[in-house]
Amino acid sequence: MRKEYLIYKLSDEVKNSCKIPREAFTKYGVKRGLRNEDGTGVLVGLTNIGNVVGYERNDDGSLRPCPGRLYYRGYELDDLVSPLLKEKRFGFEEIAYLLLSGNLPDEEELTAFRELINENMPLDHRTIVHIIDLEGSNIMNILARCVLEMYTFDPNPDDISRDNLMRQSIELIAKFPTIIAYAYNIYRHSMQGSSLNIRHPRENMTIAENFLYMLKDEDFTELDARMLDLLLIIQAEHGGGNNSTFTVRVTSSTRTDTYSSIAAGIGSLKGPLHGGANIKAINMFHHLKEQISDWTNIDEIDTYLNRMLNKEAYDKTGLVYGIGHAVYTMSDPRAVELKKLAGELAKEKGMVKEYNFLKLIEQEGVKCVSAFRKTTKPICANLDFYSGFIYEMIGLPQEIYTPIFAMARIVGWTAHRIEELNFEGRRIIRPAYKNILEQKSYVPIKDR
Ligand SMILES: CC(=O)SCCNC(=O)CCNC(=O)[C@H](O)C(C)(C)COP(=O)(O)OP(=O)(O)OC[C@H]1O[C@@H](n2cnc3c(N)ncnc32)[C@H](O)[C@@H]1OP(=O)(O)O
Ligand SMILES: O=C([O-])CC(=O)C(=O)O
Repeated sequence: MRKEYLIYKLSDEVKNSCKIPREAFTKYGVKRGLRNEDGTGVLVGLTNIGNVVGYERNDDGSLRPCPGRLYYRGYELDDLVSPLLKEKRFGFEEIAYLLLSGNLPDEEELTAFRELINENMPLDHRTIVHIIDLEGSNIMNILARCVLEMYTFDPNPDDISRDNLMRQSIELIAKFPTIIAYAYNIYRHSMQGSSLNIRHPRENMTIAENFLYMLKDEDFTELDARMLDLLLIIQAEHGGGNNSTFTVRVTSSTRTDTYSSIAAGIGSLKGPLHGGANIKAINMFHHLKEQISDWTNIDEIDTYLNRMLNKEAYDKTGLVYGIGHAVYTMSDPRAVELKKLAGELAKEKGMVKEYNFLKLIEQEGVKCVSAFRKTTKPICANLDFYSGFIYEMIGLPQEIYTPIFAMARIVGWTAHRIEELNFEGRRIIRPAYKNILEQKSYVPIKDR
């Protein structure tokens, strides 16, 4: 039998063996996607880290949509971001300290923490050589491979004591920007023939500045760096239930090593329904810019969005990227923040026409997806809707949009890993699947 035919045949058989009737989920009371009937997530854990609020409950238990709110260790996101914006200050390290420890640092603690991060930014020489050797154009994939390799260079990789977990967490937070910047520059060198620059991180720079410096030398402004810093803060944490953090918690609950668990989280975030949506959303925007002749014509926009929902246009998946969320209903507070930032930056960068078009896509996207789904539950733009547009305005290449999300979310992942391994009464996470296939009698190979 030819190999291609065998693969086709196996795949064809799977068409049947994968069939699980939709009604069976209701019949057996199975929470599809770990969701309750009303779409809310099944409660599977308790946390002291992030709090994602997308709805409130009425006395009768029904849902009441509300504007989205996000809290980091008890502090509302906007209360953390507003002073930084006002004071034109960098804050990602401060937020990382808060998320890891539970407390905002004082000045002395923050200075020491920044120094510790800076000390840990350079990569082991063997990792640099390894990135040069790694083939591939997907930086998330390269990031995951580098993380797995860090296990080899760690003198104590499997120790899950709290001190060791904290050391590993800080090293990962510090090294992600370096790995991503080097991996992209090497990719650009091999794919686009540009000169290869491996710039050593500088001691007196913040994570955002150092990342831009390693990526683009001096070719960035202070405003670009502060925008990136804010994006890192906004993407750093989102509770225990988002797919990548839950992946980190599930793997951590087996007491496996930090690198295995974080590599799994990277794999989850890469998916186009999760962090990978930021690349899909910016590509969708470029596609719409080309396909729609009048950027102010609502009918033309709606017609095209409906073609997308009918799987006739863009990537033919039926999705409008950057729209919808598992928890948020009326608004995603991060998208609200990013929309404001994007508007201000668009004025600076001469991109107001594009920004106005993007806002219209958001407005019509929400309307068209809601109508298509035929539900009354409000739907909103999510974090990934505006992030790519901001990255583009600060001159960042598309290939690193999801890796930058990982560079931010590594903070949340490590904080959750530490929590998962340190609460009293912790247990391996092990839900159940009901098997709905009838038992079969074995047939010897000669009789099949
Ligand atoms: C950082 C982040 O991860 S934010 C999310 C980034 N992802 C995206 O932007 C991708 C586009 N959005 C989506 O696919 C979804 O809204 C998700 C994955 C974010 C949330 O999914 P769910 O929690 O299942 O959404 P919800 O319960 O509100 O809606 C369910 C139905 O609406 C559809 N729907 C939801 N959002 C969209 C959308 N943007 N475009 C088209 N259909 C959509 C779902 O496919 C699903 O349809 P089905 O019942 O026929 O399978
Ligand atoms: O919470 C989610 O499902 C996805 C999300 O927005 C995030 O991880 O930031």
